[in-house]
Amino acid sequence: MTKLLKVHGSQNSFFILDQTELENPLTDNELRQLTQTLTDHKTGLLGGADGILSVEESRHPGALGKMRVINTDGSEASMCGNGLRTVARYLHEKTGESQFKVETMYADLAVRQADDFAEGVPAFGVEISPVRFNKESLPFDNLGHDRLLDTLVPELVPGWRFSALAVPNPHLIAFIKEEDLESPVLGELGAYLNGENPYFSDGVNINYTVIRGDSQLFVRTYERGVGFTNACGTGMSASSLAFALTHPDLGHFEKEISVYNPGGMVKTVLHQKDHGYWIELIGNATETHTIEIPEDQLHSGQVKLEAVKTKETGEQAAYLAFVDQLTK
Ligand SMILES: N[C@@H](CCC[C@H](N)C(=O)O)C(=O)O
Repeated sequence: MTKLLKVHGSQNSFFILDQTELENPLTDNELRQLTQTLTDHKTGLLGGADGILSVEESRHPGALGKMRVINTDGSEASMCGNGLRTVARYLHEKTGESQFKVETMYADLAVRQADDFAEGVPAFGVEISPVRFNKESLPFDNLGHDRLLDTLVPELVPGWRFSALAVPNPHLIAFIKEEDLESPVLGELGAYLNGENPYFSDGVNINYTVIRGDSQLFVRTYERGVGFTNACGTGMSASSLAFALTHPDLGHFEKEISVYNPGGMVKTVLHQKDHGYWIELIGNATETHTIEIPEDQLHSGQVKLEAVKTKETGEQAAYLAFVDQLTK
C-alpha cells in the first residue's frame, strides 16, 4: 500500500505523492494519467483536487527533496506556492528539519516553519523566485509591448490595465474593482488565454486583484491547467509585487501584505536583492486526509476507489474556524 496525503494551502488542494517511497517510481505518462484520474472534481478521489505534488529525490546541496507540480489537465507547472508550503510541512515532518530548501523546476527554494496561523492551523513560509518581467519569460507576444506593468491592453479587455510577471510560472495581474469580481469577463478571458490564442502560447494564470487598503489585497485566480481555484500562491505573490510597484503609496517592501482569497488568507513579504526581487509567501499547510492505495493501481492509472482507504485528519475543522474569524 502506498500512502498519499490530501492537503491544501488556502483550500487550493492537492494530493502529495512521495515517489521516494514507491517500489518503482511512476513514468511521466503514468503520473499525468494518475493526476487526471484522482483530481477530477466530479469523479476523482475525495472530490478531486487542483493537482498532484510529486515529491522526488534531490541531489542538490541543502535540498531535502524535489517538488514537481502536475495540474489537473496533466500539464506540468514550474512552481506552485500553496503546494510548496504543504510539501515543506511534509518534508519537515519526515526529517525533523525546520528550515531547508526544496528543489523545483527552475530553482532551489528556501522554506521554513512559521508560527501557526491559529490553533490547529500550521503555517510555513516559502521563497517565490526567480521573478522576471520580459515577454520571453512568460512567454507572451503580439501585444505591442516587451513588458506589461499597469499597461492598457485593449486586445485583452478594453480599459483594463495588466501586469505580467513570471515567478517563474506565468502570471497576468489586473487590478479590478470589487464589483467586477463576479463579472463573466473573468472566466471568459481565462478560458481564452488558456486555449488557442495569439498572445500567450503556453497559457497563463490570471489574477484578478482588488486593492482593499494599505497592505491589503483580495485575489481571485483563474489557473492555467485548472480553471478558477480557491487560491493561487504564486499568483498572490505576483499580485503583491505588482501592487507595490504600481501603487507604492499602499503596497510596501519588507512589510507584511495580507492577501485574502476565496479560500482564506496568506501573508506576503516583498524583498529586493541584487537588482531583482523575491517574495516570501506565508500561509497554512493543512493536511485533511491520509490515503492508502495499492501501488499497482497508481501505475495503471485505473484507481478503483473501493480499494482506496481514506481517513480524515480532523485539521479541516480548525482551518474552517480560522477562515470564519477572518470575516468577523
Ligand atoms: N496553485 C499554484 C500554481 C499551480 C500551477 C499553475 N496552475 C500553472 O500552471 O502555472 C500556486 O499556488 O502557485
